[in-house]
Amino acid sequence: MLDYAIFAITFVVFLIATGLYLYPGPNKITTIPGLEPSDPKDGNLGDIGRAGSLHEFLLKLHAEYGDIASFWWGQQLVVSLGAPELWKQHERIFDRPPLLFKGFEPLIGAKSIQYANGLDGRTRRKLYDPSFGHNAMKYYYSIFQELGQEMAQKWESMEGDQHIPLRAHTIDLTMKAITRCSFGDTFKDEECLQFSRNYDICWDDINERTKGNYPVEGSPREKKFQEALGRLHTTIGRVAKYRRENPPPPQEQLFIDLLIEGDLPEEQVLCDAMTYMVGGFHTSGNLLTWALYFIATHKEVEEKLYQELIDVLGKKEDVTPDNISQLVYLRQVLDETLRCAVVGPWGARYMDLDIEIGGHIVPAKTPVIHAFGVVLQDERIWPEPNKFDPERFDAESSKGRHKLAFQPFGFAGGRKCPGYKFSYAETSVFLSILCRQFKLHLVDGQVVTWHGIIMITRPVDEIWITVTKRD
Ligand code: HEM
Repeated sequence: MLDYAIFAITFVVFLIATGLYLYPGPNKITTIPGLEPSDPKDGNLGDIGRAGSLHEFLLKLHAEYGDIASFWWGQQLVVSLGAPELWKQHERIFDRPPLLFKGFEPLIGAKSIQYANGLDGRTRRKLYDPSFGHNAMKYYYSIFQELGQEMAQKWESMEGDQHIPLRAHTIDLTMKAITRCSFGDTFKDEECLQFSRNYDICWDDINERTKGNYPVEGSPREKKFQEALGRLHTTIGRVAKYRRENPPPPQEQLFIDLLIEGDLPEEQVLCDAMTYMVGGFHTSGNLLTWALYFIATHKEVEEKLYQELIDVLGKKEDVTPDNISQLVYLRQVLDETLRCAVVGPWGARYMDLDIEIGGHIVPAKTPVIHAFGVVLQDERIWPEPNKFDPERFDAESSKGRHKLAFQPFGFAGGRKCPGYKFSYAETSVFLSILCRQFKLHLVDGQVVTWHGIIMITRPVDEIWITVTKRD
């Protein structure tokens, strides 16, 4: 009897030990090196807040744990891939893990394309993509030209000692560009300024939330956020209503008309209009800010760019879809700006199946980050990564570089940023106008720093410049 009891106890202990071995704690579900959760509920979210942004956190994570590394987003394991070789298996993956983008939901809404996966996401992309495709772009160049000239006139009136708030001006310019091209004249210029102010209120609040600082329900802060959001929605709603009631002829259809024509639920129209609006001006505005900042602070780049613009366009010719590809150095300046300033620092995907990446199993449904910013600053690919050097992108220097090493607009599953052609075209037109007419100077005494706030890297404080007119 005693023998039997000893056997039974030993057997039960063995079973428990085997169970523990096979099902280790929630933080042992992977062999991928990485951080243990700092907090049982929040995982490493506090560490991300302390690092300043997810991008800055990822830089440290990969420096410590290597090209594939893991951490905890609350109680969810997340894997980050910080080398282009590791992205290959995701080249055909479309679905995005909603969890990592949840922080934007109060701004862009739960029905935004940002959260649409599978057939729904693909159908929407098919419907919307033509408004940023090759044919639609041809029509936008004249709008960019007109807006760029307006800005040049404004700068001319401020020439000399007047300090120009660079970021405020570039954000205004890119906001006008996306609204005119996607929503038409119904979106008035004065509304752009209002929209920008309300947007800043919402964005700053969302930034606080990503650090774990949520507004108390009914508090003045929450009220301020909701009121600003309400004003953004009212503006978009008004434009959508007007276009619905006054449909343009088919050849003049814009993005907003495709949304309306798609017979989509009202809420989806509002969410996707907000998403494209936000995606369209904040990113390009910061790209333009950084490009002008780098040009102002690198005189040899400024002169080389000016020379190319004069050689290709002379003093008066416009940039068009036919001649833009001749502006090779201008493109190098933009690409090096995207690399150095890391305008869009990361993307993400997930899969329904386990997958092996870099010799490790990534469990099904695990959010996987594409750490674009980590790769764009990897000194194995880009020696002296903090140096602004557009020559890195000339044909000779680009030879042999991994094809995924430079992906500031994403690369996976046919879900690359829909606005990448738009961004290159508008910033090329604006730079071609401003850099042919002016020399730029950074106002002395400024320390310019950047912040990877949530998803978009922008200067912490305004950047002030002065301009002098060229002959
Ligand atoms: C410098 C400019 C820009 C950068 C760096 C940038 C970067 C990105 C990145 C990295 C993604 C994620 C792609 C992925 O998941 O693989 C994205 C998505 C997106 N971008 Fe951009 N973007 C820029 C400009 C624009 C513009 C001008 C628009 C508007 C036309 C836009 C609208 C969007 C939208 C709507 C999405 C989500 C698309 C979807 O869910 O399928 N972006 N962008």
